[in-house]
Amino acid sequence: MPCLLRNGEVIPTIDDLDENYGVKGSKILVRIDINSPIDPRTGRILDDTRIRAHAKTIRELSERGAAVVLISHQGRPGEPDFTSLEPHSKVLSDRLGMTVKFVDDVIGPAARQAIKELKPGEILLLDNTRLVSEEIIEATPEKHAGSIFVQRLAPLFNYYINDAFATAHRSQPSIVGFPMLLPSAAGRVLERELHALSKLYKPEERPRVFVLGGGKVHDTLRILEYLHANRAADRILATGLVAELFMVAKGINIGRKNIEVLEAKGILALVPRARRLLLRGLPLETPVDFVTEHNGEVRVEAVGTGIEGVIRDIGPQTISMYSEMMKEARLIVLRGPAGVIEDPRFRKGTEELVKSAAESNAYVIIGGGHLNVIASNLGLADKENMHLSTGGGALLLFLAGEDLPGLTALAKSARKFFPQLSAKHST
Ligand SMILES: Nc1ncnc2c1ncn2[C@@H]1O[C@H](COP(=O)(O)OP(=O)(O)O)[C@@H](O)[C@H]1O
Ligand SMILES: O=C(OP(=O)(O)O)[C@H](O)COP(=O)(O)O
Repeated sequence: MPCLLRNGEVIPTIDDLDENYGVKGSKILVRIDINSPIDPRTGRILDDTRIRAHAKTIRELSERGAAVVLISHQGRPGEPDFTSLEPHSKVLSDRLGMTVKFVDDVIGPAARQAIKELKPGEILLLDNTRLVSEEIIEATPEKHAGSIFVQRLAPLFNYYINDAFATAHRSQPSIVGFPMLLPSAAGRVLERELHALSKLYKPEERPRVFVLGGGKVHDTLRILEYLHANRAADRILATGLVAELFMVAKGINIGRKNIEVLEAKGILALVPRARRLLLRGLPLETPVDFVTEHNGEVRVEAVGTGIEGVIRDIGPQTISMYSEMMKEARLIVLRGPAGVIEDPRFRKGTEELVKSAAESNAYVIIGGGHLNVIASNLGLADKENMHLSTGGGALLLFLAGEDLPGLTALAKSARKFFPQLSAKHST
């Protein structure tokens, strides 16, 4: 059964691909998202959730007799978590119980040779896709189909599978270019996400409360603009650096040290956009107290005359206020931690908000790498009213009603390579 998008378009699954084209003996390029939190000091992978999530797709393709070549990004160039995928290949081998070969190349001769030599059933991971400069350019599928990245690799494959739901909001070559040239399908992670979201996400379920935090403030602001334009959120509870931005936009004094943090991260430049959203009536709440760090000392500071320490987490009053506000929701979406959860002293705010959401009567969708770890550690992974999504930004844009380029490209590919399937479901 293929995946159906909101607009009635069809995305084939692995079963459709096998039925129509035959997977045995083929060579398949699989785009996964194993972008994981990395300890900047040691380079160690701190959480393997995304790596484990893709195991099913990879094992299944290998067992069906395909030679499986995996591609993924890790971090963004210039950031401390922009690393090679070699450690990921070891973790993946371990979680799969199968050998995953690795080559420290993406489109060069070493990668192409390794791909050519790969035998049915074998698995190969290429290096970080963002080592190729074209990969950070956003362009149309047609343009990316002509990129050097896609032109070098596509002729070596029979099929393309996209299993990277968490990167489906990026219009980058590894996401949108290959489906234009190869018969393509959704992997099991993408299939599960689309299935769960279509079941869980009923537009009439209101009020909808979005709890948004974390560090990707540029992305979150863009998402808030979509959420607001599409009237997709009834209440937004801001935490993390997102909250700090909006507090500045509201004219609240967050203290010199925190302003410096925002400045260093290029977040202050976003204040006018945040202010515009507030003026247009964005229903966004900000914290009333914080846990801060001041000269090595941890304390709770109320918002008011100015905050002395560096903000690390939301405070107890904010936890109660936000938890109360979640009680009336029919759908709660959480994305991005409320504080610097890498340090256990600043994990409470995030944990308490996740717990309050889980105890509510709402459907709860948890997105993004960091919150997935928290929810899993709290034993909430299999809770009935909860969906743990591998996506963060992709999930929110999907929920805001936006078309995700990765999904659009797969649907477009289906019209070309699976015309019967598309025709059957459009009638
Ligand atoms: N107040 C804060 N100050 C600095 N960093 C923060 C703050 N709150 C959250 N963060 C950071 O945000 C990061 C996670 O953000 P993000 O990547 O957007 O989340 P996700 O991976 O879940 O989508 C974490 O590394 C965390 O330390
Ligand atoms: O971690 C990701 O997104 P997320 O933080 O929104 O969950 C994806 O791997 C996408 O990465 P990107 O936001 O650097 O394109």
